[in-house]
Amino acid sequence: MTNLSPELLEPRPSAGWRNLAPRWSPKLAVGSALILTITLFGLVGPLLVGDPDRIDNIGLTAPSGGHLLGTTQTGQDVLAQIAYATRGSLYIGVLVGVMATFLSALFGIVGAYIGGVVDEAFSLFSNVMLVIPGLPLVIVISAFVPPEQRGSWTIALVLAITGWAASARVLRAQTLSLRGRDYVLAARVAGERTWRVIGVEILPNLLPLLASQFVFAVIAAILSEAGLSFLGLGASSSSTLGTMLYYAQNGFALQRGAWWWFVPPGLIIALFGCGLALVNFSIDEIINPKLRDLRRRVGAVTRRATDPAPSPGDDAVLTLTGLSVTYQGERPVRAVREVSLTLRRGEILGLAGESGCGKTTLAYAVNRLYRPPAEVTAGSVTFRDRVDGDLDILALTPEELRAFRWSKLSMVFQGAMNALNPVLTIRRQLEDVLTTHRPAMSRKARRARCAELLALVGVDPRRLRSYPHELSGGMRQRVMIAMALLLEPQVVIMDEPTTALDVVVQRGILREIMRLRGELGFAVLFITHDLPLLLEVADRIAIMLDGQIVEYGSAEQVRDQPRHAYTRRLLDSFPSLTGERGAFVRSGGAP
Ligand SMILES: Nc1ncnc2c1ncn2[C@@H]1O[C@H](COP(=O)(O)OP(=O)(O)OP(=O)(O)O)[C@@H](O)[C@H]1O
Repeated sequence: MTNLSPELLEPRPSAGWRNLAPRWSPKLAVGSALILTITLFGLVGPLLVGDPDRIDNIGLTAPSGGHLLGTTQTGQDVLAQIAYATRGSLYIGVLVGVMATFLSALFGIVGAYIGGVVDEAFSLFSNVMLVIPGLPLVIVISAFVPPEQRGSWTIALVLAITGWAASARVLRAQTLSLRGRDYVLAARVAGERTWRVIGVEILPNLLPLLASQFVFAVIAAILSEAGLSFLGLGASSSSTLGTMLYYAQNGFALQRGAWWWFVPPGLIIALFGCGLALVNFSIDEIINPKLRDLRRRVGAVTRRATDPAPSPGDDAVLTLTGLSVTYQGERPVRAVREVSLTLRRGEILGLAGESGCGKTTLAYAVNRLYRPPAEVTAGSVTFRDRVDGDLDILALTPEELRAFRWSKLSMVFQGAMNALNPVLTIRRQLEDVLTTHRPAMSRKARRARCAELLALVGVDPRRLRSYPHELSGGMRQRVMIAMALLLEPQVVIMDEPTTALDVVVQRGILREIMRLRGELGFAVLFITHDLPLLLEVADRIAIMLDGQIVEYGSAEQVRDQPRHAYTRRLLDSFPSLTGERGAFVRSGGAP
């Protein structure tokens, strides 16, 4: 293992939520000022003004020294009424915002993540709620509730029940898209529980959406409540800006030119909505680190020298026997057909084949990551653990599987550089794996381990504080490899780990993998469609065609004496290979 300087191993203060502070912008400043002023007015105003119901014998007087905003028809002070009404409207707005956001998150996010019948049921319910016209339903429900029971909570409940469905649809669509992202898949493979995957991987990515849904729920609630009150169906026991407008309308304020009675409440509603909308613009910047300036400049990546690979041992660590996987459906697809392979301890076994031949399906079956309609129809996958002996992977319980994955067998996904969660720092994502699998590990030890692994894959440990978008594709790929090695697994499945990278970066990473394999002794199932690459790095190679293994032997054998016509075709389809096997990857020279 690499020895790092104590300075690098020292835990650094977490950037935490301070990093989420938005950059000052006029929009944010104006929006916050409007919201704060109106909220403060609603909170403190009622303490400073007099009784809003006190009737003076000076009906409908214009603003003056005695009554700053004039009086109503019955001589009540408009300023005092507005202070109480603002508080009432804010109360209902926030109540509805919280309830509607909770309902939409429950039916949209949870349903979509769990999937299956739960999603169908939640989705059906949301659709039914969506097609019921909101305002008439609110009017009907409110009309049925007796006026004496029509308090703020009742009105808020009615508005929340009729106002969450559209947001739930949006959140569901977004969650369905996030659910399939590589970093969510990676978290699941790393053994994280459902609530944690939703809370840590999915929810932060939905925060801008949730925040804007909340903001719009508040605005819609204040407006709807004003509309209901205007119709005489609002909260009868409390005063709101809507009830003020209702009384102004009933008192013919407009016809009598008493603008001070209806303009101020209308203006407060408009300004509050405007403030919320302006803050909403800034929310995306607060949540999405990509939109923020790079505050930290970190040093260049340290690249490390390479060592030649060790020779593999003979003992099997992973054995696939007659494994078959089928995608069930009207026309079942037999993606993997009776595959038998042995991965020896410490070796690199290459699996090559054209796109669609079943390589990824095979890898997912070995990891038990496949989902319906995929089904293992035959065969077995046996893992020979150094400590526990033979484990039948296909028979592991969910709890055993959670403990097994990542600590004994980990995976670097296809396009792994996109498998990092964009809103969490590298440190947080690496530490999450340790928190899940090594709960007893101290914070300091966790941090030291993450720094150590990052250095081991050739990335400066100071990068722990970076967000994924601050790293190059090659560095992200190295981070994913570090993550796969954190728990010192005995097997690492690498599914096209370098496909998206340019040839020089690819070479650097492959050298790193081979060196690490030498240092740490794990075995690699290396999946790619790039046969020449496998000839460079693999000890043995299996060629897959149409779900079956058609060629299986040492790299030299496959290169020099290919037995199957498809292998010969594959070899012929690449430019002729010259030079010693491994020269490209193992030499430090230019490609
Ligand atoms: N969800 C699915 N439903 C039905 N068929 C599927 C599904 N996923 C994959 N297949 C089919 O299974 C076969 C194997 O796909 P797989 O993704 O394993 O191939 P691959 O060799 O990994 O391809 P690539 O190199 O392009 O990733 C393909 O014919 C594909 O169309």
